[in-house]
Amino acid sequence: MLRIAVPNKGSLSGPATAMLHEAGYRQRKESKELVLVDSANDVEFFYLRPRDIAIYVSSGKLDIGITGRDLLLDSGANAEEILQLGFARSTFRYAARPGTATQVADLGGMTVATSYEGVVAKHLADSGVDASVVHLDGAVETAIQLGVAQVIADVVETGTSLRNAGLEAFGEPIMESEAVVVRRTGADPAEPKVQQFLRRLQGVLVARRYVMMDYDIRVEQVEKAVALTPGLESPTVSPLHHEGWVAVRAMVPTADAQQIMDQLYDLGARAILTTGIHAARL
Ligand SMILES: Nc1ncnc2c1ncn2[C@@H]1O[C@H](COP(=O)(O)OP(=O)(O)OP(=O)(O)O)[C@@H](O)[C@H]1O
Ligand SMILES: O=P(O)(O)OC[C@H]1O[C@H](OP(=O)(O)OP(=O)(O)O)[C@H](O)[C@@H]1O
Ligand SMILES: [Mg+2]
Repeated sequence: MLRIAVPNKGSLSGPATAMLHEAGYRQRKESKELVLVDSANDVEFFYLRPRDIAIYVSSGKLDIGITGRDLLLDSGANAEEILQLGFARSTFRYAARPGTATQVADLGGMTVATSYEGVVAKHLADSGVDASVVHLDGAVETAIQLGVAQVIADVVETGTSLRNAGLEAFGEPIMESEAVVVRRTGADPAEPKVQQFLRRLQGVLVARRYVMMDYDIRVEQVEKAVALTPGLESPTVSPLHHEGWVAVRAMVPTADAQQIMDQLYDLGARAILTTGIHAARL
């Protein structure tokens, strides 16, 4: 049975559970459930703190986990990301009151508050900067107002938390993060159960990122139309009963669908339809 770690709290928890549910796995109904067996799919889910997940996976007690890239790196665990999941996207940055610093090189002798001590200590050391790091569990933006540090290093998404605290990000971002699937470094990548799990999640990503597009077009214009909708491999082109016309079917990125429909219409395509993809295996 495949043993999988799922975040039980925070920004990762809801989207991770939703993605697993979309991939056809049973998920817990209430947040007090810590372990759930999905016997139909031969999988056992462990709901754990996001910060601990890479550690469980690196120990080999669990086969696979979903966590954030920033948390994986901060843990220093012997685990690697094997699939990017596209949610909980964030940037990890230094921030301070305006005028404090413009780059990491300015931080010598200062104190940096963060929940990601591993990442920050390494970044300072790699940058050759001698600064102190103080670990706080959360709400680190307030550490400056309360005089615990001059600088923070934290997750930034919209920047609202920084603005509300009167802080500004500075310097190059330390890293970009998103939710990832992690596995113990060196574990067999061809393990069939793991491959099947990854294919299911990839299927959800495809279903979310693409729509199916159908349209009718005159034969003379089909090459131009197909250039707009090349599909993943190649679009399906079928003859219509009405001579001189063909029907085309191709997957297109959801984000571009409306623009492509306009361009197809201008080429003379008609009956242009998009439909959602419910699930996929590529
Ligand atoms: N506001 C946010 N937007 C996008 N991603 C975020 C945000 N806050 C945290 N993350 C990401 O979510 C992951 C989990 O972080 P964390 O466990 O701290 O979640 P949280 O939402 O901050 O919950 P908690 O209430 O436990 O602090 C990290 O990879 C982090 O980069
Ligand atoms: O740029 P923003 O959109 O404002 O998002 C970033 C904020 O979100 C997270 O905080 P969270 O709410 O998880 O609280 P925490 O600091 O206690 O973890 C993160 O630690 C930042 O504070
Ligand atoms: Mg947080």
